[in-house]
Amino acid sequence: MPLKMGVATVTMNRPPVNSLNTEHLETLHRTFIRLENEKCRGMILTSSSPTVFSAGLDIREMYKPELEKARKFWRTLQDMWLKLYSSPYPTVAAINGHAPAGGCLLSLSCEYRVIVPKVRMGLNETQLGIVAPQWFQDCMRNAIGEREAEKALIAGRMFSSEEALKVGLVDEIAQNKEECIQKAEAFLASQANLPMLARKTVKLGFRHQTLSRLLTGREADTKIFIDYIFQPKVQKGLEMYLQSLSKKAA
Ligand SMILES: CCCCC/C=C\C/C=C\CC/C=C/CC(=O)SCCNC(=O)CCNC(=O)[C@H](O)C(C)(C)COP(=O)(O)OP(=O)(O)OC[C@H]1O[C@@H](n2cnc3c(N)ncnc32)[C@H](O)[C@@H]1OP(=O)(O)O
Repeated sequence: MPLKMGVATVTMNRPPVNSLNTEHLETLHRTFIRLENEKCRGMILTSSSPTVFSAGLDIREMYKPELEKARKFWRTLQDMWLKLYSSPYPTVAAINGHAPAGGCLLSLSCEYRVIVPKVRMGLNETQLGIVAPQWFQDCMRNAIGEREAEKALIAGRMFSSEEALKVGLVDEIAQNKEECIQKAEAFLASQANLPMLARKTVKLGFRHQTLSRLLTGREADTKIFIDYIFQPKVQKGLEMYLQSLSKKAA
């Protein structure tokens, strides 16, 4: 996590696809706490993979899990997201590869998004027979508005880079990762002279409702997740999806 002029670049590096397991989520959570403690001036979130930003939640954490491990997994995801979404420093996602589901959530939790061409992002959960939790949905709604979010979430739509720009899911398209980082740095530079306290107060004002909804219902949210994924038909769906992903690799 290099810090240049108080700006940190956090590069996810969990090959092959930066899927988010408990350990990876804990690392991200610790990183966001550290950045806050170190009074970081801005953060760029990106990936070391040339093709994938993040494949979202690690499906193996949800397939035939032990109950306590599944609970810990979900609580760690909530912790990580609460820290990122409420960060006092400005945040940018440099989306240098595909960003389905939880990968899309990570980018939606940042304040500004730059994407490279020819990749896809979106909350595709419906297509997998699972449901994007309320706070995932809220993040999408906050970015693109009620009507577009409803259509996208019902269909589990994956947007191309160009479609994402058109609907407002991202702010800019860059030609490659290098330009993506340059544009992310330019956004952070544009924020640098704003009074930090005023800036973060306005940001939290906009995000307060979405954050409170999860904060006041964390246990209920965890129970919904557990009850949902332990259903036999959901487990069957996850098994088939995992098989289809590995068949593709074979
Ligand atoms: C309002 C009321 C709400 C009620 C809510 C109720 C319940 C909530 C319950 C559940 C919600 C759970 C939320 C989940 C959100 C998620 O994030 S689910 C994850 C969704 N992710 C995906 O669908 C992405 C799947 N992956 C891909 O599409 C592709 O891998 C890729 C990212 C486009 C990359 O393609 P590429 O060709 O480069 O790689 P491969 O496909 O060959 O994959 C390589 C390797 O990695 C494995 N893998 C890929 N993705 C995942 C993953 N997400 N988890 C685990 N493993 C993954 C893949 O299997 C390959 O493995 P190998 O065969 O062993 O090499």
